[in-house]
Order: sequence, then structure tokens, then C-alpha cells
Amino acid sequence: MEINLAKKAAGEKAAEYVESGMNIGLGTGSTVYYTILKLGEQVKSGMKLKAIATSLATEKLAKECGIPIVDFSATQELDLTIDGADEVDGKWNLIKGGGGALMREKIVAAASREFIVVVDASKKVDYLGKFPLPVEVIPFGWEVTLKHIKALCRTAYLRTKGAEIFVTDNNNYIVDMPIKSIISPKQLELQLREIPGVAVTGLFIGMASKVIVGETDGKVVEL
Ligand SMILES: O=C(CO)[C@H](O)[C@H](O)COP(=O)(O)O
Repeated sequence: MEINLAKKAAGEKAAEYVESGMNIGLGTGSTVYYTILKLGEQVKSGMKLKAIATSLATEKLAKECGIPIVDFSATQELDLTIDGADEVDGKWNLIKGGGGALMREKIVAAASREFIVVVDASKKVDYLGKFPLPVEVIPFGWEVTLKHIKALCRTAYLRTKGAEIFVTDNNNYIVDMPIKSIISPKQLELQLREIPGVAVTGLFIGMASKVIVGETDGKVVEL
């Protein structure tokens, strides 16, 4: 599929920024998947890396690729994190969490000196919000947390997987907010953070240091 060509182009380009000896963060999703495969090849060729994974799925994939996985007891500062996004606006603000890994993704990105975002061109938007904004909430009292979130977005809903509630790697739940157009991401972030029970939002504001966009013809544009 052409979209996979775009994801592969962006994901592999980002691997070029990784140097031997680095401590890196590895994101989650189908675009950074290609970064991880490429880094696996580089490790097999002798590159020395230590990586912190943003999800159990990424940890499994990285280990299969031979990339050494550590946790924050080994290092609290990362040289670089590479991760995907569900939307990127013109100021490089992001919506993340489509795959449900937003909490660990935010912790890892915030611990990194550089944060490279890899996306296909369909993720670029003028205003964030077409993609429903994921908000991780703790299970206790999720009904009342959802009620508070609905005051900001009446169509917000609890994420499910089949007939079950979707559970994150942190044993939390996710509320998705189909807002359509987020005029002030910062203000929304502050409003959501004030709600008891909200663990983290999928708004990543002012965190990206580079955005690599893959096109369906396999070319990349670096922003
Ligand atoms: O935030 C994420 C997971 O929580 C992903 O980075 C985001 O969903 C993008 O994924 P993909 O590269 O598969 O489109």
C-alpha cells in the first residue's frame, strides 16, 4: 500500500539521526515500526544503543530486532526519541495516543533532548482535532471523569476493544474526544489536566524538535 511506503520512508529516514552510543526512546505505531527495523539492522552491524520503549508492543519488537532495552533506572536522560503521531499542526503540536501508548510516549519524549516525529503526509493538519483526542484516565470513577470531559466535548466516549473496555499498558482507560477543531491546544490541555482522574492527554505541545513527513511516492520532507 502507498501509505506504507510513506510511513517506511519517514520511519527509515529518522534512523539516520541515531548515532552509536546513544540512549534513545522508541515510540509506538506503524510508522516508527520501520525506524525500529532499521535500527535493528544498524545494531546487527555494530551500533551500540540503549533504548527505552514506549509500549509493551514496542519493547517486544525491539527485542526481536536485537535492540537492547533498558528502563529509567539505567538512565533518566535520553539523547533522542523517535515516535509517530496521529496529527501534526503547523506549529508541530501533536495529537498522539491513537495506539493507546500516550502516557509512556509523553514521559519518554519529555525525558529526551531531541524528539523526532515521523508521519505520513495525511497526518498534517491546520488545526488539531479531526482525529479524536485520546485522554488516559484512571479506572476508579471513570464514569464521573467522563462526565467532566463531556462538559468540554459532549461526544467524548470511553474507548473499547470489541466488547471490552480498552486497557492501556498502565492498566488505565482511554476517553476519546472527537472535537473536530482545537483552536487553543494549550488551553484545552490545562482544562483537561484540572479534571480529577485524568492521567495524561494526547496533546503534545511544543515537544517536537523535528518532523519527518513521508510521501506516498517514497520521498521525505523534513520540517
Ligand atoms: O500515538 C501513537 C500510539 O499511541 C502513535 O504514535 C500514533 O497513533 C501514530 O501511529 P501510526 O504511526 O501507526 O499512524
